Amino acid sequence: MNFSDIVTRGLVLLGCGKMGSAMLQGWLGNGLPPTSVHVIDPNPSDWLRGTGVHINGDLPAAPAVVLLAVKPQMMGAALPQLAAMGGGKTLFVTVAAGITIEGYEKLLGAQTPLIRAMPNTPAAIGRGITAIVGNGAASAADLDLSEALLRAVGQVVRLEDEAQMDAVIGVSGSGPAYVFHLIETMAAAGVEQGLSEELAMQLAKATVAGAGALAEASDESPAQLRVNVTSPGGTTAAALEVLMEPETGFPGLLSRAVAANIRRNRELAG
Ligand SMILES: NC(=O)C1=CN([C@@H]2O[C@H](COP(=O)(O)OP(=O)(O)OC[C@H]3O[C@@H](n4cnc5c(N)ncnc54)[C@H](OP(=O)(O)O)[C@@H]3O)[C@@H](O)[C@H]2O)C=CC1
Ligand SMILES: O=C(O)[C@@H]1CCC=N1
Repeated sequence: MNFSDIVTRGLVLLGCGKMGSAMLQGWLGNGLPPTSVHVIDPNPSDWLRGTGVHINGDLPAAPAVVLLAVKPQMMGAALPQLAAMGGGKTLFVTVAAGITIEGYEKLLGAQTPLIRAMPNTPAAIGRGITAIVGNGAASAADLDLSEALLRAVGQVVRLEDEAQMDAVIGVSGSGPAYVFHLIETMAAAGVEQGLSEELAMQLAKATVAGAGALAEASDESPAQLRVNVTSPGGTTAAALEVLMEPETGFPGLLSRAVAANIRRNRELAG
């Protein structure tokens, strides 16, 4: 990863909570010197204090990158202090849900290069996936730099159109929460059928992790992998009859969940 511009001019990270610290950990692990990073956060964690980055100090006037990782509800209060860095010299990258490119441009100006990105929490172990899309002022080099920064925590995909971002948040941005809930509910169903909590949780976690790894590694589609588990007239078929019911099963459930996610995302956009 070529971080030379960031090493020379610095990177400002606004907000170092779950996503900010996952990304910071990835950058430092990929060789970005901590002295290049300037974090703004009201309550720095012990981990953050131990990294050697600058915390809540003076900022470079024109850093290479400003990365915005505060909650969308905090953006209006937190971003204006950095607005003077807008205008063209500094690339802004935001991971916040909801707020659109147009929303940022109102404050920073349309001439400010801006990348909207949506990572997810498996970034904390380098297994995230992030979708990115740039504004009109973002150059190919800006997209490349953003991709390099986010590749430090997993895969990166580029969107053709910002309008796709709502669905991305609904599927992969928030998706880990759906999968964690699947693990919780699979384990609870096991406990209901007589397993100990510990054993049920071990079975559920290993099953979801193993199935995910197989889906990623296999040449077969998830649909075929499902068929491979399902003996005709067997036990899996009986369970899938419940889970694949169009309205009450996974299809209707996930469709309604993703639609609710998108509605909330649009509310956050204001
Ligand atoms: N969590 C997720 O799965 C994902 C989150 N995102 C996006 O990432 C962003 C951050 O989310 P997440 O990391 O989960 O949230 P967190 O609450 O964990 O992190 C936000 C951080 O910003 C700090 N903060 C609050 N106010 C300010 C301020 N004025 N200036 C600087 N820092 C401030 C918070 O401090 P304190 O806690 O003390 O208030 C906290 O450390 C959100 O916009 C979210 O939409 C995107 C993809 C996935
Ligand atoms: O729940 C949220 O709003 C954020 C965005 C994607 C994941 N978490």
